[in-house]
Amino acid sequence: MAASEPAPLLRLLFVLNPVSGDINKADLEGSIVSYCTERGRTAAFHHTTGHQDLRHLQERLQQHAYDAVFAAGGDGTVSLVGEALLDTGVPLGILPLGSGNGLSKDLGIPQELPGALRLIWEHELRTMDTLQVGGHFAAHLADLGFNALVVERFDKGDTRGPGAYVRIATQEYLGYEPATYSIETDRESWQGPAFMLTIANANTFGSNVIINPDSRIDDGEFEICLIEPFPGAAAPGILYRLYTSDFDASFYTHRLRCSQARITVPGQTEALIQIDGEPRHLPVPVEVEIKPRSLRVLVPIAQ
Ligand SMILES: Nc1ncnc2c1ncn2[C@@H]1O[C@H](COP(=O)(O)OP(=O)(O)OP(=O)(O)O)[C@@H](O)[C@H]1O
Repeated sequence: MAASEPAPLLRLLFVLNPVSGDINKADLEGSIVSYCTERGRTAAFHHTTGHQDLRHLQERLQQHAYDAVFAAGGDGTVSLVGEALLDTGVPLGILPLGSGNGLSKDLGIPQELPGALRLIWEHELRTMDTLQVGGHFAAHLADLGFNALVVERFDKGDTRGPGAYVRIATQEYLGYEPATYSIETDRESWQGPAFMLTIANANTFGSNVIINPDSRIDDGEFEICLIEPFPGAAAPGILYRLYTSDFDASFYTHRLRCSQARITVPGQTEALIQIDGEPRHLPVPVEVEIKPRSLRVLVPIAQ
């Protein structure tokens, strides 16, 4: 155990999303209970329903004390638990069981269940920044533009998993019309059309696209990562750079680093934004601000 954590985490709550990632979780509770019992921990379970999940989880956390709460699902479930634990000091653990699992990858959490469960008794505690985007909590990434549109179509569809995402993205790409954005940050202004605009607390999408390389999740700042409209012939080069940690090298990409921003979409009163994988229609301008070091997370011990 890390020196920063004097008491072992004994009372654990696991927030389980039964539908995330199209993964069968029939044996999951049994495995978790055996793991915890063997190591002197108690495991309680809370199942999400897709309705009023934040309120129900907050009520449970008011009624019972836990030493850590694990999100067993994808980025939406991680975000739900993160929001419920915001500023409480109770750490968030992650069992990556979604289709993308972006935040868990950024935090170096093992992607397979036994490795992730080891964090119950072998971990370091890290305190990360979170974001408020249009008044909504965000732990990982939010965006406007192309990806937000694909995420919304994906959300409305009845197939989950990475294959469905790629199929929808391919369909939408051909007819996509980029919008124009106007951004005021605490440091600079930017205006112009963008294919997509990612508000990044972290580095990497669940798809392994590295939208925001070389930035830290606890630096008190976030980045707005812009991909400007590009000709079809430039797409393979941009895609290559997005997978090789080389975002800034393209002629069509640009990043703004800041701690506060206001995003306007001229001519529009609302904008489609995906926040931690969940599509939302929010009024514009959209105010974004960093909440420095507001969430504790369990991560593997640094080698
Ligand atoms: N019991 C349930 N039935 C239907 N939907 C649910 C249920 N529980 C949660 N949800 C919905 O699941 C979504 C969150 O899914 P989550 O992000 O955890 O998994 P995912 O989408 O498969 O993975 P990822 O975000 O990593 O791609 C939310 O929209 C939430 O409302």
